[in-house]
Amino acid sequence: MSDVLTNQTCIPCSGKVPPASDAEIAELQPQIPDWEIISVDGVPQLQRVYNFSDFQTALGFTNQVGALAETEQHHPALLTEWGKVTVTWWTHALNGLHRNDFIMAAKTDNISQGLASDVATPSHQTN
Ligand SMILES: C[C@H](O)[C@H](O)[C@H]1CNC2=NC(N)=NC(=O)C2=N1
Repeated sequence: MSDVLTNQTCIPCSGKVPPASDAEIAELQPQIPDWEIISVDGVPQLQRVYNFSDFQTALGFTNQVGALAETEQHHPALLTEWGKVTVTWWTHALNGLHRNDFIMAAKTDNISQGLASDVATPSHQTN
């Protein structure tokens, strides 16, 4: 399905691009059901906490999300702790949410499920 969020790529955003409308958010949010919309200083943001068994695994996930961000040129806030990573997406240029944030949230979910195809495979991995 071509309109699945994980098949889409981020578009470059500037202050001239409108934020996601309420109707667009209502369409996109059900596609990332584990994400909350929070408000930080009046700026809506998508946030999810991922749990891991230790710090090293949490850090590995953080690095994969960072690599995705560089590929897409859309960047999250990442808080890495022992056994958990808090990922927050919003569009700085808009002080709000854009479809890009929903695409990145869906791709972050894929990484957590080992499904990411556009993130470099560590060279020591043989399968
Ligand atoms: C030029 C470059 O694409 C922009 O500065 C990008 C970089 N990454 C970004 N990431 C996020 N989350 N929001 C932005 O507005 C943003 N802008």
